[in-house]
Formats: sequence, structure tokens, C-alpha cells
Amino acid sequence: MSVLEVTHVSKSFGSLAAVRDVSLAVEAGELRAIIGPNGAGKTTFFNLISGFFRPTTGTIVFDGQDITAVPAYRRVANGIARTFQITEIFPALTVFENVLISAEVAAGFRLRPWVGRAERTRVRERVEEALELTGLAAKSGRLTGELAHGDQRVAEIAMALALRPRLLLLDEPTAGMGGEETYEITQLIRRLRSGGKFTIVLIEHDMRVVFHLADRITVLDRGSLLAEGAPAEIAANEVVQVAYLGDVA
Ligand SMILES: Nc1ncnc2c1ncn2[C@@H]1O[C@H](COP(=O)(O)OP(=O)(O)OP(=O)(O)O)[C@@H](O)[C@H]1O
Repeated sequence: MSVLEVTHVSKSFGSLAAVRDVSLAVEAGELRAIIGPNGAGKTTFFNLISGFFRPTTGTIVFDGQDITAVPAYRRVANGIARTFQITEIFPALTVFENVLISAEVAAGFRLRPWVGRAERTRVRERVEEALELTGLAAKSGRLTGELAHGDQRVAEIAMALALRPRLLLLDEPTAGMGGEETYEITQLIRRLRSGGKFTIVLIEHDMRVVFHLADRITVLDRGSLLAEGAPAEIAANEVVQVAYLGDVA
């Protein structure tokens, strides 16, 4: 069954069509990679799924529910969490505090004058679970700004996991990483995927990571869907090779 169904979605900024008539369906438990050259519309597409932008046309259905008009914060409550291309953390707070804030905001704590102890405990459990899942538990008391870049990106993933999402959107999780860190985060994403709890959509420029992790790959080019298929099909697709993969495939 499809968890996410995007149908004929477009998004224009003035006269620029950043996403043009894109449709895709992501199955439960699948790891889908979205690739494409710079400016292909990948991040805009993420912003449409997470609700930061409303599509100009088209519909987005999550878990059988039409969420096209649902605002971003409610999509989080429905089970969609994302990370960003650029790290979005509070460097002066500890890892634990960053993940806790994320979980508390999602639980609506900041909007209420009083929150019961049981609910606080439940949210803390989510934070601890996210830190365990990402392997950051031992570093939870460290200031986030003092962590290596790779661990900061992992902390961001922990912040998303603390929302207990069913759909996890990862925007270039290996951006700015060296070989070792890229390997570590690839292993982490593979673990998250194999746990079976999450459906993952990943934007990624590193083709080794993409071909390693993805069940299926969607290729965007100048806002349009250029191709979709299993990694072997995409690697063998001549149109994709010409437009994007070049020597890599
Ligand atoms: N908020 C915005 N306002 C105006 N134009 C935008 C906005 N966001 C994106 N664009 C434009 O839409 C097009 C697609 O951008 P987008 O960031 O989605 O591409 P991308 O595939 O994620 O690129 P990259 O790989 O460089 O991150 C670009 O031409 C970009 O300049």
C-alpha cells in the first residue's frame, strides 16, 4: 500500500516552474531516493510534501488522507518529519536538549501553560529512543555545537525521529561530510530502514549512497519527472545518464 501518493503536483514561483506535474507513489517501508541536478526542484518537492509550500496544482495523499491543504505543523502530528539541507540545531544546547525541544514543540508543549507528568515522561522516552536509535545516547550531554559535523547531522535525524514519524524526509543527510562520516550515516539510514518502522524519502547527491540505500529512485530534471525505477534500471537509463549521471553510472 502506498503511504505517500503525490499526483500531478506543480509549484511555481512567479514565472518559474520549480516543480512541474510530478506524480509518485511511495510504498510503506520503502526507501525512495530523489536525485537530480542542482535546481531540479528536489527541495521544493520536499517542501510540498512537508507542507512548507502549498502546491500550485495537484494533490498529496498521506496514509489515505488528502493533506494537500494541511499546514506543516499538522503534518508533523500526522507522522511526517523532515531534516533540512543545512543543519538546523541550537549549537549552545546539548544534544539531549535539542532533541527534547523538537519533541516538545511537536507535542504542543510550547502552546500550553501546563503539561502533565505522564505526558512529559512519554516525550522524554521518545527522546531517549531517538538517541538510542541514532547511536547518540553516549553523547547526549555534549554541546551540539562542539560535535563533529557528521554527529550534528545525526542529531538532526534524532530530532526528526523524536517526532515518531512514519514518513521520514531526509534532505541531503551526507552534505559536507567526509568519507568516514558518509559511511556512518549511510549505515544509520540503512538500520532505520531495515527496522521496518519508517518509510524514508531521501534527497542525495552522493550516488554511492543513493545506489547503496534506495529501493527505488526518482529523477527530477528542471522540475519534471525524468525517470523512476530500481537502482539498476536508473543506472542503465540513457536519458538519465545524459542528463545527470555522466561518468558516474
Ligand atoms: N522560495 C523560492 N522562491 C523562488 N524561487 C525558488 C524558491 N525555492 C526554490 N526556488 C527556485 O526553484 C528552483 C528549484 O530549486 P530547488 O531548491 O527545489 O532545487 P534542488 O533540486 O533542491 O537544488 P539543489 O540540488 O541545488 O538543492 C530553482 O530555480 C530555485 O532557484
